[in-house]
Amino acid sequence: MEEQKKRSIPVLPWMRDPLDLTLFQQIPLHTLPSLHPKLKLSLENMGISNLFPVQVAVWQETVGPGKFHRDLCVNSPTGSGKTLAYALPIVQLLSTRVVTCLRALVVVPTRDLAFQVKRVFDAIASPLGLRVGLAAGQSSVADEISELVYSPECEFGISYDPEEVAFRVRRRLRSKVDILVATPGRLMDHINTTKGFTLEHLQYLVVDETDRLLREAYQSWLPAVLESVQLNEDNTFEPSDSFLPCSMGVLTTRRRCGVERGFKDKPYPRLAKIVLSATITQDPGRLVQLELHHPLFLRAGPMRYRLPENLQSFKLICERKVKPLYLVALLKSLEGEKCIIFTKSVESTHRLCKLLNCFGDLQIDIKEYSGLQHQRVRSKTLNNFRKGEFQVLVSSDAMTRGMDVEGVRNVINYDMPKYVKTYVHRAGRTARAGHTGRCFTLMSNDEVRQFKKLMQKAEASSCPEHIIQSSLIEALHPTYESALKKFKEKISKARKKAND
Ligand SMILES: Nc1ncnc2c1ncn2[C@@H]1O[C@H](COP(=O)(O)OP(=O)(O)OP(=O)(O)O)[C@@H](O)[C@H]1O
Repeated sequence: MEEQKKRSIPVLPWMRDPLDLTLFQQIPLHTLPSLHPKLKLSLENMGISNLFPVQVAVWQETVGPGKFHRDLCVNSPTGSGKTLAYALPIVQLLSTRVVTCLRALVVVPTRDLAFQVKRVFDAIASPLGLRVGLAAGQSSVADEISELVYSPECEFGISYDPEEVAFRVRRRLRSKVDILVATPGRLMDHINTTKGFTLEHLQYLVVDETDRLLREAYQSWLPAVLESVQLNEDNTFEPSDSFLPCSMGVLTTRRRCGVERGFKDKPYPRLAKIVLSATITQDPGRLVQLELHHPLFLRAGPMRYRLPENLQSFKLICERKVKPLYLVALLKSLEGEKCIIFTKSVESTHRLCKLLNCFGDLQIDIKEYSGLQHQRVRSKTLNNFRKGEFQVLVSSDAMTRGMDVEGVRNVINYDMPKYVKTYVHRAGRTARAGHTGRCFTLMSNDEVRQFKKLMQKAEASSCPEHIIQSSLIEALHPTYESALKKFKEKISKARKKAND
């Protein structure tokens, strides 16, 4: 019956025949055919000497023999290196451009993730003279605009020569960046209101964390992007072109050709796309919005959800009312290792962080990261966590998608995730790039069955119980009681202050 139900879920035909990423091996940089020497050097400066399997596969389908004839849909585990998998080919393919225009757009769901992706592009694109922009609301709209498009005020002196004015108007529309990393909200602001911001030269579109971005439509950013690009699809791109401007200074963008499979039709210009996630949606209704061209599905193994190879998962069973006590005992046993604790909501994150900070003798610096905070505070906290200024971050699910913090050895699910996708993204903050990591999930006895089911979906064959010595729990009881008292006092003081 269950099997029948599974089979009846409609899947798009191209998803039934994926290219298996587990068949690809890591390869040393020097064996990668046609890798630009400056790109190789940048990667070496980043401490990278091999390409990960997903990076090899995407390279082959874009720069390599596949020549980007098909759009790519990549489903690869957290921490497997998806960012460089798309950044490398895009930078290599744009390395021959002569004039700066906005040719590649990368859309990500959150601002902190946008910063992170931009840093990766900066490291590899700048040595090739490519400029990377950020549209994620990191600064005022005016400052952001001045970073993205040439300002007419700077370029316009008084001129009465109509030809010169026309030339300047065209120049005015030029972008300052070749590659833009954007969140949907700010992207829409620029599409709708920024003079001179245009997607007419766009050749590559990347949608990172695709399932999240498709689920939350964000003012219909996707149709808006596709529409702005389609308006100008009047030329075709051949890989040998070197993006020369025509003599009058008007830029014509030559896009890649698309031909419908099985039809001897005229080729048509298209925007080449890469969409990615560790938990890609299979919902045809959602995927169809991406208007993928003859898509190639790249997936790591047969299962829809896959956890990092070097991740160990544990369950920690305890009664609900003593969960904080078990958490403190666990933190103590981790001896100051870098750790992220996930809760079910922004309110729980705030409360838990406050409570943990009432444990006077814990001697672990603990900070909060949640959607309740101002973005500036959040980004600062994240930076300090990256620098190792404190060891434990309590977070809501704002942190789950894509964030890469070096040295996180443990993830703790203080509240058990409801969905396997959430487990995959939370747990995936550790055991990244081949490193080892552990994920502990606290649960009560009545949640054990539900957790088992969830783990089966993630192909996790074993999830042993993590036992905390009862003597440790008993020893912590008095501290817990006084922490609780302190916490309640703090809360009532805060309430009183708010009512005054
Ligand atoms: N070839 C490589 N060699 C060594 N480290 C690498 C390589 N490629 C990427 N990394 C590192 O691996 C880590 C994870 O990469 P990345 O953030 O791109 O993963 P991801 O697959 O996008 O994960 P998520 O699904 O969580 O977003 C980063 O710290 C990155 O610097």
